[in-house]
Amino acid sequence: MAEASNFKAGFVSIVGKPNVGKSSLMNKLMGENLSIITAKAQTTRHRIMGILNGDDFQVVYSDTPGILEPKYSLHEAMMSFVKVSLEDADAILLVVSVEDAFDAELFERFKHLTTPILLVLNKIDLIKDSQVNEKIAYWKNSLPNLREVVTVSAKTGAQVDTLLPKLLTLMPVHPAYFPQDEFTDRTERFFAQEIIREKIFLNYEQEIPYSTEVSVTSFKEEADIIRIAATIYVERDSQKGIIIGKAGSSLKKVGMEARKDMEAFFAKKIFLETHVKVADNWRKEKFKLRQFGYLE
Ligand SMILES: Nc1nc2c(ncn2[C@@H]2O[C@H](COP(=O)(O)OP(=O)(O)OP(=O)(O)O)[C@@H](O)[C@H]2O)c(=O)[nH]1
Repeated sequence: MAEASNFKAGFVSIVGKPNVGKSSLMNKLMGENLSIITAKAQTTRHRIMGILNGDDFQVVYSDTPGILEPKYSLHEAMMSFVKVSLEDADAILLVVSVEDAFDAELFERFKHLTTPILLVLNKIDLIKDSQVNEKIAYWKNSLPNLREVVTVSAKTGAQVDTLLPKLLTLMPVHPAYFPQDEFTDRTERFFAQEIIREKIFLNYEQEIPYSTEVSVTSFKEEADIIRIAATIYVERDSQKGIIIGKAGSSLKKVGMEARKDMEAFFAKKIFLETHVKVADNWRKEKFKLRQFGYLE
């Protein structure tokens, strides 16, 4: 153990537009699948902390929802999570994809921040090695307060390990914020919900994933099994039928896929029971957002 006086601890906010690979990056930095990942934008709805503990450091990463123009109350809540995470941050990982062009509106939000910013140029597996320097040059002057452009592939993991040493130079000397055997601020129920939500994003198209919320109503751990009951909420009655599918086939598939991932995540046998209910217009109604944990 290092001397307490050398111990470093701090918060690192992972931010960027939807679908650039923030959750993939957080998972690689943590070596754990804490955040759900799908090819659809706006998968992440909450700020999710991943706590990386070392002998002489604790880095608290925050995966955040993709930055967008809010269209309804859920979006507003999502953007407030991004804002709070930026306020807390000792360092910011601003993630862009190699496929993106400079977005003046997005970068305007970061221009005046005093917190050190590393621009993480992600998805380098999609371009040739010979194009990398050109891309770095393109992004190098995108912000006056940018420390560095770091290239990674959050999908393959390439060069992700270059980030931690750079971040540690930016972390203040500070005692640990969380007990050192904890790796997230989220509960087991939350991860069960997120795993079901991921399967809904993967199995349904168009508005269905965005209209869906999952709530774990019961989580009972026994000696050799965890019994989980979850309710899947949709916004309209017609969506209920789509979620359930012909003779229950779609819901059964979601349940089976979720159970398999939960068994890997919790390292235990899982019994999963799902119900589908309608919560009219939940994305726009403050009291429902509060009930689902999006508002204080
Ligand atoms: N080729 C490639 N794909 C990637 C990489 N990183 C992420 N992806 C893919 O990009 C998509 C979005 O990844 P996420 O990690 O969910 O992105 P996000 O920024 O958290 O997305 P939101 O939740 O919408 O904010 C998924 O299909 C990932 O597999 C990468 O380095 N290379």
